[in-house]
Amino acid sequence: MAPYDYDDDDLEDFHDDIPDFQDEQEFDDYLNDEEYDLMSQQFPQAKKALQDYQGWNNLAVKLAIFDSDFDLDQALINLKRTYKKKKTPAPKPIIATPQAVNSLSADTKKLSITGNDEVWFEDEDDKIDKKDEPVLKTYKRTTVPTKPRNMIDIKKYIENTKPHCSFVVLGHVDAGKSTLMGRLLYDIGAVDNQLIRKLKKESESIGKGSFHLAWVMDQTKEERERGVTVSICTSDFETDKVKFTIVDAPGHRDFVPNAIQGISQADVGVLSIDCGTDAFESGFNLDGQTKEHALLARSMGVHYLIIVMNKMDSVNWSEERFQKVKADLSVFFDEIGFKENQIEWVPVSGLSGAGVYKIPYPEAQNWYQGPNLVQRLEELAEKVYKVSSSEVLDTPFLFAITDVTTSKKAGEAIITGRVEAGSIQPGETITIYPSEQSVLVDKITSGNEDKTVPIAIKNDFVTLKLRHAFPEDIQAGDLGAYVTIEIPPSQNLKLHMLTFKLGRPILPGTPVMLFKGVREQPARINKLVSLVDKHDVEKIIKKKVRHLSSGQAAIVEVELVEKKRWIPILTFQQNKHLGRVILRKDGKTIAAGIILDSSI
Ligand SMILES: Nc1nc2c(ncn2[C@@H]2O[C@H](COP(=O)(O)OP(=O)(O)OP(=O)(O)O)[C@@H](O)[C@H]2O)c(=O)[nH]1
Repeated sequence: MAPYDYDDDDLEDFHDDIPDFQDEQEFDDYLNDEEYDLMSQQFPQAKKALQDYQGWNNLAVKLAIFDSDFDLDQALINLKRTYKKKKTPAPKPIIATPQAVNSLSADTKKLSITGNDEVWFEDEDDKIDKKDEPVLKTYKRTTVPTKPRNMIDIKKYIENTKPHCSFVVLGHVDAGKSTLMGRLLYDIGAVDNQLIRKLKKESESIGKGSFHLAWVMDQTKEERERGVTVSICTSDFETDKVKFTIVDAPGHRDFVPNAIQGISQADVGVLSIDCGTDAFESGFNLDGQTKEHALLARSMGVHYLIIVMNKMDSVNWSEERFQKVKADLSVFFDEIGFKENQIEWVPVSGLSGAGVYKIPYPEAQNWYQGPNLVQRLEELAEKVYKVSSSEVLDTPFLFAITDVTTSKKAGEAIITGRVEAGSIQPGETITIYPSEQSVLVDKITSGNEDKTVPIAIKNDFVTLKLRHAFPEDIQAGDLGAYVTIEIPPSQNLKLHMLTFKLGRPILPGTPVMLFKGVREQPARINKLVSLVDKHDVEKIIKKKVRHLSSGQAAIVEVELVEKKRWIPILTFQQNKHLGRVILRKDGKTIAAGIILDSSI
């Protein structure tokens, strides 16, 4: 036998030296530090070289590099012998228009389902043709404030105005979110009977009578959209005590990017849990959206959660079931840092309406005497409003734009969004970033009927009609700011970042999608500066960081790779709501961060 001819037994012996790895993470953990560093250098190069080959996966590539003793050329020879060349050449890069960026996230959603490593290789970063990025037009910014047309005493206005609160409805697929919201809007009288009758007839005709309630939200959404692409849909309703806005991102509510957009505009989260037997377990224990939505809400600064213990009718209003689900969830909420006084629990049936607004609980439910869902919302709204309204006078106006409607009138733009700080009145001038155009606020409207209002204050959802504007240079995700505020362009951010459950470690150079409000931008984690305490940025745990794994807190430097249309960035210190970001990769949320510095 020639010295290098192995028979099958020999090969088996050879492979016995290293364990059988279940996945890439396990293999990464097996490597020592030196090997890990070598792998981090060679693996991306190998993937690039295998772009036109099919059938491989990350673990196979890493094993080949390892087996060839980190001789990359030899590993590639072996891999190219093993895997076939693709018939069609690698796809052309997608141009980085906003549409393309949207389609990137659509791709990544699909990818997480297929788990195809071949496609995974098309990192967000690789799809961007930098030459074709949209060019940002900038204007001369005025720094001289203009006076409101009718001076309003803001303090008095706040005292005499109903609190306003926005909330987002979250939860696993089929947790009953749409039915619940339909029921709420119906019972409160925010949808007319004619629409309900029409929807009932339609749903009965297809044998799904209960669906008419779920369709209420979709109907109002359709009405709101009116054929225009919008990033956020809102439905307003009011009770005797509070004005509410339900925020919802179009598209499927269960897709995380949509949930992120919705959460970014909300003061309170309403998390619907299907308490039906086994339903809770499938949505919670198996990494369902319940966990991810709660974690996102926590990371994005939502201060209060109402846990709607839904579908209680299906378990005959069993207290035991309620307590069991509550106990399981409480452990998790505690783990992710929600305090007990930030969470309220309400048993309901969205379908029958018991516990939602005006329909009382049935006899079987005699163990919960607390407020119903709307009463709980009112209570929290008053708490949130007390804090936010006390800050109105101390901070200059900031406005997160969620939608832009073009107007036929020259120089007119209509922007919708949320007031993030301070207040605004007609007659005042503001700057729109990043185009730096100075525009005059002509009219403010709010609510489903676009009623004219004299002023908008922190946390209000309003539409501003602007004069002297260049609407073609305003986009959702832009920021309106009082004229004295200056927001310089920034592409490099320093984050205090907390990693979520990771499939693979984060290495320097990792391309990601950065979500900020309604915007998503391709970015790259350039530097892992240090490992720090989760609660204390100042407390450095380790200075030299090679990679980050699940559940770690770190200071990192992130570069936004789309250079020509920068997004306005404020630090966490400047605005606690706007200074937050979420990072996703391959359709999975990998980290949340607060912006420490935007001028590095
Ligand atoms: N027994 C019972 N069934 C309910 C209740 N609420 C909703 N359902 C049923 O649960 C299913 C899902 O309800 P949806 O309201 O569509 O759930 P969803 O969370 O909005 O689902 P997506 O729109 O897919 O995200 C439907 O068949 C509803 O009729 C409830 O309170 N009790």
